[in-house]
Amino acid sequence: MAYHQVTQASLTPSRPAPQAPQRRGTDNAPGYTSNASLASSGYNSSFTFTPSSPSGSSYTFPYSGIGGSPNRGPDDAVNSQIVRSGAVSMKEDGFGNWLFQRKWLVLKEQMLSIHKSESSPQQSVIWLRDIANVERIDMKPYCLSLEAKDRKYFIALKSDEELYGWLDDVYSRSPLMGVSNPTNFVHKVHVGFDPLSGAFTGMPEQWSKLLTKSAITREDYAKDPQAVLDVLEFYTDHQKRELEDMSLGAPARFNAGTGFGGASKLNDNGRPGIKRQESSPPGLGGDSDNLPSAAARAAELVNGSHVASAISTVQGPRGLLPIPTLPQASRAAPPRPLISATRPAPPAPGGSGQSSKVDLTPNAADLRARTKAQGPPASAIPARNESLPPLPDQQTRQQQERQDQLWQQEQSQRQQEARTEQWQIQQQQQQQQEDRYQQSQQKNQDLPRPPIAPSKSSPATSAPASQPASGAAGSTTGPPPVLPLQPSKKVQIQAQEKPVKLAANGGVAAAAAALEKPKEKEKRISTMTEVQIMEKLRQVVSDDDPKLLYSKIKKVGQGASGHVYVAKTLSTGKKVAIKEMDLSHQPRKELIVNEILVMKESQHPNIVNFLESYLVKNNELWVVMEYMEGGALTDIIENNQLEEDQISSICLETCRGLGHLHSQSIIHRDIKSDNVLLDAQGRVKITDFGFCAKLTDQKSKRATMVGTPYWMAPEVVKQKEYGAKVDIWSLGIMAIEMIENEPPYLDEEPLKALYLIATNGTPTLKKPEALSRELKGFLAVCLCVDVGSRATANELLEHEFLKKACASSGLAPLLRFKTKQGS
Ligand SMILES: Nc1ncnc2c1ncn2[C@@H]1O[C@H](COP(=O)(O)OP(=O)(O)OP(=O)(O)O)[C@@H](O)[C@H]1O
Repeated sequence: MAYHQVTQASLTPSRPAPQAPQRRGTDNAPGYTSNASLASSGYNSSFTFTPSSPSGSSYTFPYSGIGGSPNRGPDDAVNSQIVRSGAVSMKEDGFGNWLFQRKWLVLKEQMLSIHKSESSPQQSVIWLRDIANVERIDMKPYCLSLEAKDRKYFIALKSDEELYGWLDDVYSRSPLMGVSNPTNFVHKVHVGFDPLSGAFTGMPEQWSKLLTKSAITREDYAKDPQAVLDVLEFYTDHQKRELEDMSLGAPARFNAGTGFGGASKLNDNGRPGIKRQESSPPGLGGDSDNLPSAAARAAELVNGSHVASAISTVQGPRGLLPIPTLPQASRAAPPRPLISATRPAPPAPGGSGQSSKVDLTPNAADLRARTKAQGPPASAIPARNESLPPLPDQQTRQQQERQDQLWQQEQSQRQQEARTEQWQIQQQQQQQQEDRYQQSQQKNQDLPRPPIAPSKSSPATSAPASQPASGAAGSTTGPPPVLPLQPSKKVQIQAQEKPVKLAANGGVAAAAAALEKPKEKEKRISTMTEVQIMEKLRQVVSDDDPKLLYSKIKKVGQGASGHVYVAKTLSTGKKVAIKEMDLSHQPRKELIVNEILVMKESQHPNIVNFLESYLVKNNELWVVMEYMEGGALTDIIENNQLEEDQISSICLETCRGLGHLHSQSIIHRDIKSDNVLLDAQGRVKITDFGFCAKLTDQKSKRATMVGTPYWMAPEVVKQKEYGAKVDIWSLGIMAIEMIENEPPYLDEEPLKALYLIATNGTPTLKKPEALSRELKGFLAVCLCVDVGSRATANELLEHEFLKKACASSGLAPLLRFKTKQGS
């Protein structure tokens, strides 16, 4: 059986090619038929390969447009043959070269000649042997940059097809290019699964590597091969997006740079933060198909080892999934997720005794149509694939892989060192700023000194203990730096719960068929310019000077996009929270604008309400909100064992907030304990609208992967279209956090965790016997894989479990730990 998968810019190897690649539509490897499909949009230099037999033995992945020039004759002969020619707009990099000029470009086997027009003689020549790089950039919609010796050219074309035609043709004839550079390709591959050998066929190399290193077993492959492919695609996409975000924060090569910014995403308690990105929201300009050059650079990184090194040090499991840098079996101690390392593990309410994984047993009324049988408990899944003898077709690959690994480790280490250095510089700068702020605060106001943000000045201590090892062979050498993460915000406006018809979960054929349909992926890069976004922002913010209206008291939080302070409103004395963001460090300002818009529009007792926003000195954004003294639910969970009536109350209040958002057609998409705050009276409110999506009649479902993996609904992990009920699933996971202290699968190796979310269905509880029937029933209707059967927020509000809710005053005791901590 063959599965159609598309992966972006992820299949180009970052090492010398083991074999000459094949050109489109020619020289097909035995066993493959090339459909040579050039997709019409995006980064599509695409290929469709279909294994002609289910045999897993002929693993050859033909790289599109890479290396391997066609036969060349003597120079004169080859240079008389025109490979490609056409009108382009072109300019040379450098001072004074402002304008693109119309040129006629002629590509021959060894040279590119530039003419004023089709009929004019050549003006100059670029020898292909001198070309060090050719890549797509975002200077113009269809633009290439071409680096030759000490010159750089920019070539603007009319369409993707033209662009990739030139890119491929130049690339494949430029001997300096090797095989490691091309980016922005989409390769469509048909991956097959051979039930006899139990192996995938035609799998991209990067995926093979990830899979080999993951804890997903051969039994897992056999049980649900499509789910394995889904999570691999999800995982690599996810990592790629993260890298794009990182790159967007880096100085852009051709545009006004945004600076390498963004606060390191460590929360104040030292937890790694959590962010991911999103698509360009409506109302803020259209999307573009063009990833910026920074994204292209990021895509270059998405090649096995680079990612392994870069990402594994980014965040712990409460954030994005770390790439498994090492086979788990070879780790002395598997990278323990930070949250489970930092949280004590109190017993389940009223429960004691042995932990046992038992399926939730909802009552029949609750479980209206649970359609999918449960997968086996994680513990029942056999040992990982590395312990199995290699299949014959894998043996030669494994040899090659060992060599690759050495090369990759070297690369990873180099990259790691560069990032560590960059990170340290950034941290020092931040610390200096912080110190300056504190000094001035102390001098100018007779206010308590704000606490120094813990762990910011020391990467060694700030990096979570649970972060996976990095460096050579995954050894824990040196401080794993926390990469500067970008706020990756997202908002889209409007919606209504519309149940989404999904391919039957676990039905390989149905899922494969679904994959055959081109999925509408949300596009991410806004075409709005920096100037347009700032204009939009100015329309949204108040003109007043916030420094005359508020007086900051102390810092109470640290997010990816900035610091959060508690401040006093000078006119009323009322406390507010102010989130202060340095816009020069925000690569996706449009997403922040949208967060503000959604917050403004969504006032509700269970939403952390927006009060005002201000632009200070043109690059500092202050967002003033209600102050929630109790802080995040995560901290409350860490410091208390919640009773069922308290869990009920928190779920009830969150559900009311969700009901309000959903009634406005807004999906929150990142519900978890970190994004639920309590005030001193025990009132519960949802915050962080960075990833909200507003559904419209035209777009009643979303497909973008958004959220934090462990809280994500299966349909998100499986990259299906989804609606507001993803928030209900996440609410169920948050309820499990309140019961068990952490979300399911937090201890699992990341890819395996995704696989389990995709295939296990409703997660199992550690001590179901300790929970009431009502609570289990509640979980069952939240954590229903079948979206149609999953409850809506309004249905949940009627659930018997929520009738057990204590009053908000009953939650106030949960905040006592804060007094003890002196906060
Ligand atoms: N309104 C508020 N009242 C009190 N504390 C708050 C408030 N908003 C945020 N905080 C505190 O500040 C921390 C960081 O909040 P922030 O919203 O910046 O975090 P984030 O969502 O993780 O990051 P970002 O939104 O920048 O991606 C929170 O964990 C919380 O402890």
